[in-house]
Amino acid sequence: MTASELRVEGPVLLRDDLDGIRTLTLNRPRRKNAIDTELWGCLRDALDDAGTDPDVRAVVLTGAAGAFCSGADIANPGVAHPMRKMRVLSDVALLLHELPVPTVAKVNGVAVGAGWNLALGCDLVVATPESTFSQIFTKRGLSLDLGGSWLLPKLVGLQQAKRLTLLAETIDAEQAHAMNLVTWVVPGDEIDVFVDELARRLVGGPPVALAQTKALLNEGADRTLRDALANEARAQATNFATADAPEAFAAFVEKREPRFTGQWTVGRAQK
Ligand SMILES: CCCCCCCCCCCCC[C@H](O)CC(=O)SCCNC(=O)CCNC(=O)[C@H](O)C(C)(C)COP(=O)(O)OP(=O)(O)OC[C@H]1O[C@@H](n2cnc3c(N)ncnc32)[C@H](O)[C@@H]1OP(=O)(O)O
Repeated sequence: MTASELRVEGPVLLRDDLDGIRTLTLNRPRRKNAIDTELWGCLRDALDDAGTDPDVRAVVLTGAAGAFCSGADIANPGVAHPMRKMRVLSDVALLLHELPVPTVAKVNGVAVGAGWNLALGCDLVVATPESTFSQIFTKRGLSLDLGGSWLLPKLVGLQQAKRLTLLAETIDAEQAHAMNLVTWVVPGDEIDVFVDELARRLVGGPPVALAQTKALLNEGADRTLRDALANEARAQATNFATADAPEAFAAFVEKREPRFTGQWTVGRAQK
């Protein structure tokens, strides 16, 4: 694992790389990290890059200065070419959902509108108790987007999804945790260490098997059992084409920790 300590000071998106963990920080603190046209583009490009960089084994998404993200920048909505902009949102939602590495949203404050759905698009969500969440769209004359209409009903059920969106209620982290919309609630002075340790556990796992697991679960809910079983069989065959499964079995017998590399053993180029 390379310990690259690269920090890219972007105008609206900061990138830190350390030991296979890529942290992307939405960096418009004076606007509660609202996403303007420039940041939508930066986020899309950063997610695309993270998905193709073999050194990236986990992605952490967070916001600067005590906010996660307040959704689209409605002070400068850039209403021109709405469908072109909506295509960028779709790119961001799909890239995040289909990223072949685990993703963690570190919610350190407000997460509303597209900002909340950005967090929900991550595999795991860690939030401070002070974080607040709202599907605020209808308060702005809009309906939900960034994949929220697909994600929310899966996470909380159709009726609760309608409650959150039709009423645009604000809930806190504990309420979101009770609704399976936050994975862990962690005190603000502990969340950085918690997320770092979580990301290191994910980075230490078998990269191909983690990618297969993520894809199986993302697709599984919409598949018949028969199709899901076929997908699982294909995934296991892929996992057995790497050195990781034999290494894990040998480590168990030898009573030691496995060392996962994701290296292919039967003629397939790694990602
Ligand atoms: C919305 C675009 C319409 C155009 C449609 C056609 C184009 C289509 C392509 C784009 C589509 C994007 C779709 C997107 O998914 C839509 C959404 O995300 S809708 C939700 C938009 N977001 C909001 O409505 C949230 C607005 N903000 C708030 O409600 C509150 O700020 C807060 C987040 C609850 C936090 O409250 P406070 O803690 O009290 O903080 P302040 O309110 O004082 O904010 C501090 C400072 O930041 C500014 N600010 C906050 N949020 C935004 C924001 N989203 N956009 C712009 N600016 C924001 C706020 O104005 C304050 O600034 P100051 O007054 O200090 O100058």
